[in-house]
Order: sequence, then C-alpha cells, then structure tokens
Amino acid sequence: MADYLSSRHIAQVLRDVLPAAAPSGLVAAFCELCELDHGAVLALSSTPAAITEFLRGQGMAPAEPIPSVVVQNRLIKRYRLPPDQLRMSIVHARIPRPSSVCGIEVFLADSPPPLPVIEGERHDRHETHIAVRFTGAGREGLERLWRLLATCPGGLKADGGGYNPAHGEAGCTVMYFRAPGRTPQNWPRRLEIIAAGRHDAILRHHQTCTQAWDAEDTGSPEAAAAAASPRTDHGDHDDENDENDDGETEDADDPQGRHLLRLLTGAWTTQALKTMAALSIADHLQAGPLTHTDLARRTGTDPDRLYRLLRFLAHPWIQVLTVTDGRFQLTDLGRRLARTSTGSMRNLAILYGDLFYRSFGALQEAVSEGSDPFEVVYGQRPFDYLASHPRQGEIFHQAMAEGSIFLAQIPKAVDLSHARSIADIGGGNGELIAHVLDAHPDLHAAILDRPEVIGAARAHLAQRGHAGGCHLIPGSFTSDADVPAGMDVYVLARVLHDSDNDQCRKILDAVRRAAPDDSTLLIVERLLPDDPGRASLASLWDLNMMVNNTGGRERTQEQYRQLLQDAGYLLLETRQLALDMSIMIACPAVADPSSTSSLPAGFMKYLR
Ligand SMILES: C[S@@+](CC[C@H](N)C(=O)[O-])C[C@H]1O[C@@H](n2cnc3c(N)ncnc32)[C@H](O)[C@@H]1O
Repeated sequence: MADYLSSRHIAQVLRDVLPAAAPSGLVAAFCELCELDHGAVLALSSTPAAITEFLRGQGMAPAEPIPSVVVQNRLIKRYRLPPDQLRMSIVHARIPRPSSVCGIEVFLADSPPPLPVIEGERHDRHETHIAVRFTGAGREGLERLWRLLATCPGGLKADGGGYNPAHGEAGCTVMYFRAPGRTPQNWPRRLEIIAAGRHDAILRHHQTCTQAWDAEDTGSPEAAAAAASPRTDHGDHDDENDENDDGETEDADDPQGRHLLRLLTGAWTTQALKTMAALSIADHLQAGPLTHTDLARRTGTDPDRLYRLLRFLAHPWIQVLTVTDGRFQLTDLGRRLARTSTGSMRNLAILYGDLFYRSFGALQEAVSEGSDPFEVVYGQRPFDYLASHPRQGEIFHQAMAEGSIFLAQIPKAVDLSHARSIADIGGGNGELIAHVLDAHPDLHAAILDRPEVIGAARAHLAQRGHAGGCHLIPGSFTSDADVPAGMDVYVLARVLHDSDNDQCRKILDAVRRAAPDDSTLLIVERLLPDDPGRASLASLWDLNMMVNNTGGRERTQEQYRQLLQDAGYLLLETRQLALDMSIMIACPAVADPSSTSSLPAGFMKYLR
C-alpha cells in the first residue's frame, strides 16, 4: 500500500478506486478539492510488534497501536465469531514522501486470527480503502463533491460515516463510499473522505442515503433495521457506542428513528408525488426553474400551500426538486413525472396515489379476513371497474406501459427471427407489441384484450408508428373463440400474476388449445425468489397483487413451471430483464414426430 501510494499522484489513485465509468470531471474536482490522506489495509500477522517493526524497516514512523473496536466487531460479525475471539488494533504510519503527508493505516489482530478470517480477508480484502482529505473551503465545496460522487455513473454509494470531535482543532467529519467491482490491484473500490470540522447537514444526508441503499441492497427488514442503526464506519457493525477506525463518534441523533419515520411517512410521499403529477408541476418546470408564485399562477393553486408542497418535494428524502434562490427546479428524478419526458412515470404516480392508494387502505382487513381490498373499496373486480370508469382505465393502461423498460428489452432477450406471427394475450395498450414491431416490422402481430381496451391499443400503436400493423381482437383470454389460433409465438406479459391458479389454468388451457405444437410461449413476470429473505421487487408487487387484483399473486419459477406443466407446456429457459422482471420461454410438451429426439418440437426449433 505504501509503495502504491508513494508512486502515484492522487488522480491515478482516484481513477483506480472510483468506478471505471467515473467522468474525468469528477477526478479533476477531487484533485482540486482534496489531498491523498491514507490507504488502509488489514495485515494478517498475529504479532503487532512484527508489523510495527516491519513498518519501521520500511522507513515509516509507526505510532503506538490503538484498539480498533469497529474493525474487530465487523470481522466478528462477518465471520460469525464468538465476541471474545478476536482483538484488533490499528497502527498509523506516515509514508516518507517529501512532498506529502500521506500515510497508511494498518489493522491487525493481537493474536492469531481464526482461519476463516485469514482466508476470507486474504481473498476479499474487505477492509482495504483509500482516504482523501477535503482541503476546499466551505460547505459548498464538500456538498459539490458529495453530489458529484453520488451521481457518478457506476453505482458509487454512501457507506457510513461520522463526526470525530477529537480529531484536529475542530474535529473532523468522515464519509465513506463504495462502488461495485474491484480496483486493478484487486482491492474493493472503497473511498473515505475526511473533512475538517463538523458538517452535520451533509453527514445526515449521507447517513440517510447509506441506510436507504443498504436496505435496498439486502432487501430484508432486518437489514433495513441494521442499516438504520447508528453507524460511524464503512462496515457492518451495529454497536451504537463504538468508535470507528478513526475514532469518530456518532452524531447525537436517532438514525433508526429517522429511518422509521421515513418508512412511516411513505404515504405522504406517494400523495405528494401524485399531486405533483396531477398538477403537472414537472411539465411546468421542464423549461427551467420557477418561483412558487409563478408556478401557483400556472397551475391555478394556492401559493402558500403550493410552496409547502414544493419544499416537501425538495427534501433529501424525496429529491424530485431542488430549490436555489427561491426558484424550484426539477432533478433528473423529478423530470420523469413530466408527461413527455423519456421514461415518464406520471400516470404511474397518479395510479399509485389515487386508485391503488385507496384500496391499500383496506390491507389490514385483507390480511385478517381474507377479503379482496379492491373489491371491498370499489365494489367491483378491478378490470370490471376499469371498464365502467374509462378515465381510470385510461390511466391504468398508460401506467402499465410506463416504468416498463423491460418490455423494450424483450425483442433482444428472445430470438424472434424464426417467427412469422406473434399474439400478445392481454396485451394492454400495445407497448410490448410496438417494441416487437420496431425490431421485426414484418411480423404478423395480434393483440387480444378486453373490448374497452382495444381503442387505447389502437391509439397507442398509431402513436408509435404502427397504425394498422397489428390485428386487434376484442375478447376474453379464456375463450377459445377469441384466442387467435396458429400463431408462432404467444405472449402473456403480466397477465398470470393478476389471477389465482384456477383462472391461470383457464388462460393457459385456452392458449394451449389455440397454439400449434411447434409454437413458443413467452411469459413475462416478476419471479418470487425461493428464499424469502432475498430482495426482489416481486415481494413488493406481490402485496400490490393481493390488494389490487382479485386472486392475484406473484409466483416462484417453480410455481410457474407447475402451472405450465398442468397446461401441457414445458418451461425451457428463464432470462432476466430489468426491474427484477423475467421472461420465461416455454413450448408445448409434445414430441416432434419428425425428430428422432424425444425433445419437444418447440425446443428443437428454439435451439436453432
Ligand atoms: C396487468 S395488465 C398487462 C398488460 C400488458 N400485457 C403489459 O404487460 O403491459 C393485464 C391485461 O390483461 C387484460 N385482461 C384482463 N382480463 C382480461 C380478459 N378476460 N381477457 C383479455 N384480457 C384481459 C387487461 O385489460 C390488461 O390489459
């Protein structure tokens, strides 16, 4: 580490430790605002004296070892050791380098560490990181650096931090970041920023992001709670009273309470975002920042109340707006609530904040009594309700096409070059078929959906440049008369999860009766992981299916395999799409009479 640091300029070190996609502007900003402070490593020797001796031999001046509670607890937790099995120390040493005050930090065990620690750390080097010292002036520079890091392509994430009052005259604030992947030296991409003084606002924001990202990474409620517990380091310890490697103490706050408040006020956020979407605030802000009075005039709203909504939307928990000099501006996230923006989710915001919001109010009864919330609240089954409330139906079908980047991936995820025809069963407003036709304009395409949806499909396909390019069939997917026969490919995208097993079997049976033996069936769904502790959006949308669809549920791959088998299909392969979606490729489970193989006909074709 010492050789590495002393042979490199800060820009080279940063290029190593930042994600490969980090823009050169980010490295330049670091060079302008920071100095290299130290590199940290874990040394696997059982005798601290040997390490300090070694450091002296390298021309460094090691300080006396001090206990490092945080590293110790992190290793104990990582390797599930009994609490008294490991004692860790930390040694600081300056690297003899004329123009620099750069140093190294060595973590070491006071007695021989257990074998799993040696093996694991030698292999993964979890503790290795690079630290830079912020030398820029003022809060703005530090905030700028933080923003640059947080928006850096490549997934750099906040990873804990704290304030150490004992470090220097005014104490110091430290913030850790980590990125996926490893450096060319095979170290984890882990970066620490040290800033003199106390920077409560940014540190608080940093901690909030750490908790949110940790919870997102691991997905389990336990992980979310653990992530929400006070942290002063880049690791995974959970002792509130610990000091970290550099001796930081946690700011006097209640990060866990903060995290819980954030969860408990999720409904406020849903409503604020829905109001922003319904009032077209993002559309008005697309041309540039506006004051709240300007916006109030344009949206016909009460200026004081609008101001309070905008301030809420600019809070770091939400961050769809920023405010500078009294003018509100869209962030990239906020832009996606405008009608015409790429990847707009405006209708989804309205759907989740209105129709689906009210039914979620009946969740408790659903869990206690087994009732169907949507029917309890609206008195009709979801698709019947949408048929009798055309405006809500329009929002629903547009919302289905939004946030559906995975639909665009389908023509690439599956080879459709052999196909001459494709039928999207329950195809909604035709977004998927539009993507398929973009890639394969000569395909003969058909959409079957309920009669009231066909108009929306016609309009959407025309808007996407495929007017008349698709046969639109009003009808029911359980009726043999309606499911088109003889197609090469059938698609059921987000259809089966709307229904209970009996209804799924009826849909699959009807498709199977219409499908030639050498056809292919594509099923697009979110698959529940077999391990309920593994994070997947499927677990969240399963609850939505329970609330907003009679009998609806997400399923595991095995459950789909079984349903397919019951209907005479063989699941061949599953491929991943964005947003935790999967596409399952199946074919009729019949032997190909012209083949000597006992494999089904569809399988052979698929292999070609
Ligand atoms: C969740 S949406 C999925 C739409 C589209 N496949 C997608 O992934 O965006 C379910 C679709 O099934 C349609 N649907 C519901 N009941 C139906 C029925 N009995 N026959 C045909 N389509 C039906 C709905 O109108 C809706 O378009």
